[in-house]
Amino acid sequence: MGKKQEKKTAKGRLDKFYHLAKQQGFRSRAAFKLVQLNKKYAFLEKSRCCIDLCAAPGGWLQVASKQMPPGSLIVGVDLVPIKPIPRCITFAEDINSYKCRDQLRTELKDWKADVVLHDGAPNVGTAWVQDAYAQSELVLQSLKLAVEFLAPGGNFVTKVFRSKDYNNLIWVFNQLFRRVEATKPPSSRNVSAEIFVVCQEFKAPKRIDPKFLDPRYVFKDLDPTAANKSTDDKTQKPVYAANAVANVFEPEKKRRKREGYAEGEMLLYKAISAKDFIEGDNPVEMLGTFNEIRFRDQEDKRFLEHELTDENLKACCADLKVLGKKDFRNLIKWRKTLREEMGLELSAKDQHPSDDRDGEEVAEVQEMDEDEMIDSELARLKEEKDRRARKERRRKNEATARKVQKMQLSMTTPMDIGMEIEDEALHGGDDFFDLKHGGAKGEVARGEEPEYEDSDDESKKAGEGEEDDDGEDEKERRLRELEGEMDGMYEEYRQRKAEEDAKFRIKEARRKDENRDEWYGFEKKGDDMSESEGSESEGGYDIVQKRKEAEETYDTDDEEDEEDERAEAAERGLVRGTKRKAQRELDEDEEEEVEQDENLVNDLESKDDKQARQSREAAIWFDNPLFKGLEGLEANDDDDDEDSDEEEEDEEDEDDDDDDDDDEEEEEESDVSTTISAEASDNSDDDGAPWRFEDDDEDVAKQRQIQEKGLTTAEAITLASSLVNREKTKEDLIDMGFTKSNFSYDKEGLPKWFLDDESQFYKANVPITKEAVAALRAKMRALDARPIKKVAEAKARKKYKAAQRLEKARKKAEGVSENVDISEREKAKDIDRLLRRAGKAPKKREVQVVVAKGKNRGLKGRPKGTKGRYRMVDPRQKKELRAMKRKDKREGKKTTSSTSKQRRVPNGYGGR
Ligand SMILES: C[S@@+](CC[C@H](N)C(=O)[O-])C[C@H]1O[C@@H](n2cnc3c(N)ncnc32)[C@H](O)[C@@H]1O
Repeated sequence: MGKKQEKKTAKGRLDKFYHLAKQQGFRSRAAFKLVQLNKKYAFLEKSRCCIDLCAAPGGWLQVASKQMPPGSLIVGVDLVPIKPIPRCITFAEDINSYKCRDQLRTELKDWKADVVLHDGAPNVGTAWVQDAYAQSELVLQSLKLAVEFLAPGGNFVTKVFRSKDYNNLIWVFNQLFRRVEATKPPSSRNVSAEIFVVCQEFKAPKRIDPKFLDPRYVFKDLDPTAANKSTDDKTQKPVYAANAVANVFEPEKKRRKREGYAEGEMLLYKAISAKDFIEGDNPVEMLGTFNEIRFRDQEDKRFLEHELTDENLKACCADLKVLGKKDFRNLIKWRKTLREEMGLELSAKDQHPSDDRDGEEVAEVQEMDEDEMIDSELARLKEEKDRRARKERRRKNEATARKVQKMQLSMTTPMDIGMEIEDEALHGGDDFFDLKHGGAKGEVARGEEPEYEDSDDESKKAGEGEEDDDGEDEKERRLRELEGEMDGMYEEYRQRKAEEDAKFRIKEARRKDENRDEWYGFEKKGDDMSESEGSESEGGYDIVQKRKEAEETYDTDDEEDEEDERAEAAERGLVRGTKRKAQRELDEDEEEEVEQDENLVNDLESKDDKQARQSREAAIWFDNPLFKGLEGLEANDDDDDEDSDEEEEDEEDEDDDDDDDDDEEEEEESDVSTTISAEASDNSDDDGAPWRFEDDDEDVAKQRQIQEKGLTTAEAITLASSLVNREKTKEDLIDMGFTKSNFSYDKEGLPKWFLDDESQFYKANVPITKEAVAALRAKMRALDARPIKKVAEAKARKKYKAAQRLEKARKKAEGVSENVDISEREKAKDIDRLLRRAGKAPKKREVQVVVAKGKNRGLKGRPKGTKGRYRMVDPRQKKELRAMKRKDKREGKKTTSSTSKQRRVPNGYGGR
């Protein structure tokens, strides 16, 4: 059973030898078979010339090349080309061909082979469908080549399959070799029918009877013409494959006949005439053995006219190998009916076809062919994937349940669980905190009792759906409490994170850095309109909105009121940057009041309010200068014409910077004069809207920066390259800039944790290409690769000193050459010595290091036992010193303080 399982799956085939082969770099697991055979018979070490027949992919060649003595001749041949292997000669040829023989002769020249290896398997269909006869023929062919090329006393190693031919082959081997042994190395799978025969000590007879090597004689017991069926000698009855019955009763299983192929079965495809099938005995065996029931002869064709012979039945007859149990049953029924009509007697087997099974040994499940293996492997993988997905789903569900439970017990903050509760408002539904529904929907959805359920119930009782004022207050209070709690928990969470996580601290610091984070949008320096108080991350859009609201007059009273309010706010106008900060502090109290008043209840705006707000928003959207040129929109508004003129002017300005003076006038007229700079955001920028609408000055400054430093982010590079490559136009980029993230929604009253979360994800997704990232990386690497200043200085110093030495040597050499007292030879010698010395850097004088402890502590003068230069060092380690410095710094002490001065040692260790 275990074996069956192993055979069935492809995994079972990937045994330890497969993995070992991979590990050791062998091209096939077959390599281990030769290793083990050689271990037992040791034929490779004493061989100088080897022929490997059917050698691809080359596992045996690799082993031979390793085990045979250096300088050996190793020749491999196969139908398929073999990738080169060191010390081996290979070529592609059929071993049955004369060409192969000739090529072998050419390669071997006058050498004789000490060993001939043969591990061939005929390539019939897939590798698992073995044609035993062809295999035996291949073995005989390899033997033929072996006897031609083997030296006397040589060895022949071949693979044979257990079949009827096996004994005949062994007999032939015994005629030609002194010792013949069949063995199965451990690496050969038990389920495989292969056996290896090691034939030793070739007799090298002067004359070999050609019949020994002729398959017709060697395998003469077989009748190759018996294609469809063989006949039992005694009974003269046809003999069918042993597993034919099982094929019919369990067609889904692949079967194998243990003793090899049925005698005479040479063809894989066998057909039987309809007449033979109907009139013959053993219908079950016939169905299991043949591939097709044919209707070719006149006699067969008359069965086609029978009413039972419908299209389905004909299709079944056309291919018996694909039929299922039911089809076989139909065919047997069909046959039975025809036989009855023909008046043929029913045989016992016809009556009880399944009885056959009892006597028959159901053969073992056959090894799967490659397709089946792939199918089963795919099925297994799919099943595994499904199982994993199920497991993952279950795990997630459990985790969510746990988190929700924790949340209920106030054990966690909403940030911890990533706020998984869906806000229906995002989908056009009512808000999550919509009070009209009497509680947080998340809670309702979870089937929990809302916190203020009691008051709800009371109100229901009191007024049948009417909202009770007290109840309402109570609800608000509870809601505020809840929010307060949430905010508190969020603060705690942030503190905890800040303590634990250095990265978080850095992020926070960056967030607080207003210069980086602020998004000013359309804002212009010195603009009258300012941000509304307290809304820290309010963008340009808000400002434009406010400006518009202030400008436009709406008919409704509400609008007028609102306008007044806004005008007031405008009067309190703030300026950006530091001013805003100061103002924020001033307005803190006011803010608090506003917060108190405008809680989440402001959601309950009337329908009219809502419509008015929406139309205002639409008006503002279309008020954008970009839309000014569009037909249909212009007609509505006279001012638009002006604006569009301005816009045109602006565009012209962009093209031509000369007309600055004219522009100034225009700028004064226009409230907001902006150029839209398609500048990519800094990745690390938490709040940063990637598309900024900047002042001209800033834009120019940015452009200068880009010119000086190049594009510094992957987004910028991507956008720039898409512009340069004309994949996108400037207008496309501007269009891309209008994303939902440009809209600053109403943030008032929204909790901090929500805003923090939004700041991370509410931003445009600017495309980045791989190339851009690669370019940026390359740039950084180039920067990285540049030597630091100190190294460059040291190198320059070295060069300078070398030049100085050379100069000195040159001067000395001149002196030597002018000296008339010494011979030319001596001069040459001296100059040579001088130049050699100049080329080398002078040896550094060694400095002895003396640790200032024990008797050397506080010692003045030379310590005992030291000669030459010495350096007294502090006993403390460098690390320790640095740690102390760090500590001092943390505590605010200066390293130059008296204490640290004592400890400090110049250049790390005090030198003398
Ligand atoms: C099991 S593989 C040999 C594996 C090889 N010993 C190794 O270690 O890598 C069998 C090889 O026999 C080759 N073969 C089959 N019939 C052949 C023929 N008539 N002539 C040459 N090679 C043949 C196939 O191409 C196949 O590569």
